[in-house]
Amino acid sequence: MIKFENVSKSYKGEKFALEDINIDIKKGEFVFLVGSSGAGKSTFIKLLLKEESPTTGRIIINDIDTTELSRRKIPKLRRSMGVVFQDFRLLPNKTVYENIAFAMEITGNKAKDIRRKVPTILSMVGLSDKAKSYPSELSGGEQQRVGIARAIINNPALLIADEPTGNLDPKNATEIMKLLKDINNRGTTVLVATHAKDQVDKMMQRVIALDHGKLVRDVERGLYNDAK
Ligand SMILES: Nc1ncnc2c1ncn2[C@@H]1O[C@H](COP(=O)(O)OP(=O)(O)OP(=O)(O)O)[C@@H](O)[C@H]1O
Repeated sequence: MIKFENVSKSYKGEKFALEDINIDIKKGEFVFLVGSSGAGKSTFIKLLLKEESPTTGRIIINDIDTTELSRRKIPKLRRSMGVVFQDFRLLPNKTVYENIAFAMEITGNKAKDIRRKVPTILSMVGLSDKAKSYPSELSGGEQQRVGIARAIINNPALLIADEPTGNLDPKNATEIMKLLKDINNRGTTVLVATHAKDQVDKMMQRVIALDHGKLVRDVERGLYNDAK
């Protein structure tokens, strides 16, 4: 589903943010992308979303070479992915229900489908009783649940979470990771970029580690650091 072939990225001719990355992520996988600050995780995600293009190499998503993709096809590519952010990025003047409905409205869904689907997703993320609340009335963990609901409402093939537990305490972080794994168990491919060592170690999923732009480790059922 995602293939990086000899992908390198350098910004404005500086040293590599990513260097000669080769990765193959299959449909239905759950993958942690780990590495310290500046290792290249955000660059990796920007390349996936085609917010940046590789300096060299090819990125293939669902059999489409996105390096060759014309500008007008980028929105369709982005609709195949849902994104969850560390800082939630909810609309403060909309309720929980409206935040999620809005993601369906802007992609042209019918009102009838929105009315049917939003409550289902709210129940899946455990927020049925908060539909009428505003983001400022929610805990961090609840806000991130809304962020996840919004990211999956249009059934993306790939869910990308960029440091999704960075603003949460350990208990809420664990709950959010569980929810991401539930979503993965229903068939969505999930990529989680994170520093959260404890969470990664608990989950025992595939770990891809970057260090100074290089892929230094790619293990099935791995830990945040090398097991010694
Ligand atoms: N727009 C940019 N222009 C120039 N250099 C950049 C740009 N974005 C990132 N870089 C550089 O690329 C390298 C990788 O950065 P990146 O943001 O991908 O790391 P990261 O692993 O996501 O770090 P963090 O966890 O802090 O977000 C860093 O050296 C960074 O300074």
